Amino acid sequence: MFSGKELPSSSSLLAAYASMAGSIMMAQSIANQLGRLIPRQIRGYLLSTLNHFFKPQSPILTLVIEESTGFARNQIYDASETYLCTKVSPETKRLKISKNPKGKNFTIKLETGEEIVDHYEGIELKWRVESAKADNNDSHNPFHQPKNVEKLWFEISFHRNHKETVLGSYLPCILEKAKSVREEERVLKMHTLSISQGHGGIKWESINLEHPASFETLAMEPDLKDLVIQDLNRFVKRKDFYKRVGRAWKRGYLLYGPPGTGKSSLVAAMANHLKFDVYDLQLTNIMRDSDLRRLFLAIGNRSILVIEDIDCSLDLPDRRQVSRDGDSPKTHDVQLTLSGLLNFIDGLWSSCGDERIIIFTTNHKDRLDPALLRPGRMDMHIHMSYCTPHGFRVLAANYLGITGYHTLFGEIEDLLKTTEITPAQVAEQLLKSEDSNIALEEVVKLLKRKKLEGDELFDEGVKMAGIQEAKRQKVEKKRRVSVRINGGRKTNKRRCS
Ligand SMILES: Nc1ncnc2c1ncn2[C@@H]1O[C@H](COP(=O)(O)OP(=O)(O)OP(=O)(O)O)[C@@H](O)[C@H]1O
Ligand SMILES: [Mg+2]
Repeated sequence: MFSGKELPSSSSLLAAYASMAGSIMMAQSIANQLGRLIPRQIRGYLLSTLNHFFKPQSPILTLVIEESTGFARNQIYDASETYLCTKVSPETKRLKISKNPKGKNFTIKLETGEEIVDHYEGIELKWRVESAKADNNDSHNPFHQPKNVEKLWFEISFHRNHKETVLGSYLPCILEKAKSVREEERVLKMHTLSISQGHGGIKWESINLEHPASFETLAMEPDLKDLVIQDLNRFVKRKDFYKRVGRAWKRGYLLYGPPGTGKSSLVAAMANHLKFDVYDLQLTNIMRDSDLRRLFLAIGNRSILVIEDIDCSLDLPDRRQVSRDGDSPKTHDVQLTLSGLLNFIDGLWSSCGDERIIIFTTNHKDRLDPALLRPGRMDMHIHMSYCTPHGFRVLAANYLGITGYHTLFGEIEDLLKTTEITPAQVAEQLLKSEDSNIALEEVVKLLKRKKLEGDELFDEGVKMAGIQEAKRQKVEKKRRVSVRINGGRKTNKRRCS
């Protein structure tokens, strides 16, 4: 319709537009009339708009992803940056490398001009990194940014037929992938309580959590270990499920067992597995429900709240400070109640956040308040027990690198079947030498000593039980004699009467 590179006039474009509606004559006349009536600027605008419609279309569509959208960062830009790091190819010529002092890995970024070809569901997508010095001389610049700021953006080009797939599933997939990469690289935090006088009292303080415990290094029965891992994996996947059934997205675990059986190590392994921060709540430092409420509300999502040694720290009713005012005893506001704690755990707090795990640990499950053990309160009770032959194999692999068999294994495993020894005690022996023969000999020695002590204790117990029984029998004999004597008297009395 338009010849050569000559720009069509507004009237001819309007004519073309009207001709599509069916009447060239009419269009011509409308165009001529409008050409006279419409001011120049509006004609220019109409011209460029119509020009756009009549230009032959390129089959390639390019999406431009700018670094920021005004004040806010562009989420898809940040996600693309992270995603592209995983797509660096041997053809890539220039990369920017950096490292955060607290980060674990290098951060890799593509340099301006670099191109990456990605494939998604059979679609070829060409990524390109672009940059330009922003021209901020513009008096209309609302942000008053400094001059010569470098503007960065990504361009993704692909066949326009795939627009729906790219917008509907490729870009969301990039957001997801970037989230998981960031989670992977995230440095976990351990939050503990710090008491600052005069500054609102007690608050959370964090340090990096660098506990190396993992499920692989934990000495635990394999079935129980698998059960815990599956439970955690199921929990983090079930956001929609929890919403559907109207439950807060939280899960409670009670870890119980003797000291040194790995309860704290299991908490660290769970945190490392899920990449969740840990909040270590020492209840002994908290006096009021109001403090507890404030601290609970400051806990982030995707976190593990740990209350260690709950049997020792939860002697709650004793926290009431009772003073005498004249003759009438008064209870101060200084109190933390069990119901307060349970209300937060079960109640509204748990629905204020997402993906929360609560773990109680105790050496004495039998001493816990039944309210804490009520069904549904702690979802899973995990018993951390003395070292088993399987647990010992895990420790031997961790500490000595023995993955196969060792001649001392048979003796150690036989002794373990009849001796109570914690994984912590075994680990202590294994640390004594780098020479596996010496280290394992140490384990044997300790086990034999423990067994002997156990046997002696058992004998002592039997002896004590024997003495007790002898005493009991003696008392019983006396009682029978006395009953006989008394009975005799009674009989006599009765006879007399
Ligand atoms: N099951 C285990 N697997 C691997 N290592 C363990 C295990 N149990 C204990 N250990 C080792 O012993 C050390 C102490 O264990 P941990 O602190 O986890 O025990 P705990 O059950 O929390 O004890 P406590 O009841 O005294 O708090 C750990 O640092 C770890 O090296
Ligand atoms: Mg512990």
